[in-house]
Amino acid sequence: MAKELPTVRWGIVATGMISNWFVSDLLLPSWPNKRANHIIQSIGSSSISKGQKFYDEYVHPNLSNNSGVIPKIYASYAEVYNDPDVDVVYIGTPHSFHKQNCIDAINAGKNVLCEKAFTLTQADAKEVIALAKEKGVFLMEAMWTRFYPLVKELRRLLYEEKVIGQVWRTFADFGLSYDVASLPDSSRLKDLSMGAGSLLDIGIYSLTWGVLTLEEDVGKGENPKVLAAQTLQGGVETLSSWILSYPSTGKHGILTSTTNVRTDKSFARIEGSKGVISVYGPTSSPESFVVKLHDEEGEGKVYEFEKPGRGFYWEADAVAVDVVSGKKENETIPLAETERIMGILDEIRRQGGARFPSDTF
Ligand SMILES: NC(=O)C1=CN([C@@H]2O[C@H](COP(=O)(O)OP(=O)(O)OC[C@H]3O[C@@H](n4cnc5c(N)ncnc54)[C@H](OP(=O)(O)O)[C@@H]3O)[C@@H](O)[C@H]2O)C=CC1
Ligand SMILES: O=C1OC[C@@H](O)[C@H](O)[C@H]1O
Repeated sequence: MAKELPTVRWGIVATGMISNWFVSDLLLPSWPNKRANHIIQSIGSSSISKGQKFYDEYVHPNLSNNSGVIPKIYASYAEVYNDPDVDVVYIGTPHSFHKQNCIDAINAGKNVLCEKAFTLTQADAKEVIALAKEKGVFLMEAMWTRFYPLVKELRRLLYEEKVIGQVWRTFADFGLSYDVASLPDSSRLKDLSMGAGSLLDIGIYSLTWGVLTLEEDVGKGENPKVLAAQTLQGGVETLSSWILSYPSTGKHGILTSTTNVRTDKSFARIEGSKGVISVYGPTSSPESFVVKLHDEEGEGKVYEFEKPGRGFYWEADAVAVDVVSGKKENETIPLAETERIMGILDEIRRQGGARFPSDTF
């Protein structure tokens, strides 16, 4: 008899864009390498009408994939944290609320998957992580890209097969084109108290590509030095550029993000002694890569990956497998790694000049 997949019941906190993307993916009939079943158990919003609208638009059309469960809709997040039928709380609020949302969910004894950027600062991340450890609940940053089969295969080729030899440099960019000044003042992309700026929103992906491709044992070796510059427009950071340098190996990551220019389809290039790997697709949700060796004729070998929906189910599967087996953190993005990433983001802002009102540095 086939082994049953683990199942988790999700409590969704907030009904904005990312919660829509996450829930829509979990309600797909299947996906490649599926490892778990997911149930949308409850939805918490600022109002019942908003929660109901979210349900009507994104849950109801695919309710047949929700194991017969009709989710409860709450006009508060607290009711999600206190719902005894919820196994894991998914936090999809703007960055600045993650800390308090996590603290409240953890204090209610819940396991948590929290969107990126995990918090505004490393100090905040440390507080949340310490609380989760104290309460013995599972906690993970929703850096979904790390869970893509494409990323796992790319790392295998880089560090097990060593296809491009010694890796020396990675260039990675995430750019979106929008006019920050024309956004409403309440937008999370403009309001500094909500962590506005390209860095925490999308630069975090360029940083992720840097560490995933330059570090053989991600987060466990030497921590890179940072050299950063930023441009602020109307107080909001719109361009960030930074170099990660690893003194012991000499490797460099040349990493960028901006809200002024859209990234080309080819968003990353990893250069080694024997060849180059170019990665294509949105920086957060890559679609393919090409390995081109210096001593081979032709355009290189293309690797393409199937992806129904957007690809959030792979991180959700990882959470389910861990939670059901009693783990408190995930090995693809352990809590120390989340803390380290927040520290690098702090350092880029410290050097570059982007500041949030709550900053203490
Ligand atoms: N992994 C990924 O690919 C993506 C991740 N994200 C991350 O998700 C988070 C949310 O982003 P996104 O969904 O685009 O944001 P939205 O503005 O679309 O939604 C945020 C939701 O948070 C709730 N909220 C609570 N307090 C506030 C407040 N003061 N102002 C605005 N909203 C509030 C609201 O839900 P309600 O009224 O129901 O309570 C709102 O709809 C961010 O941290 C972002 O980095 C975003 C996009 C993609
Ligand atoms: O995480 C993200 O990835 C995709 C972007 O469109 C979005 O703004 C960002 O939050």
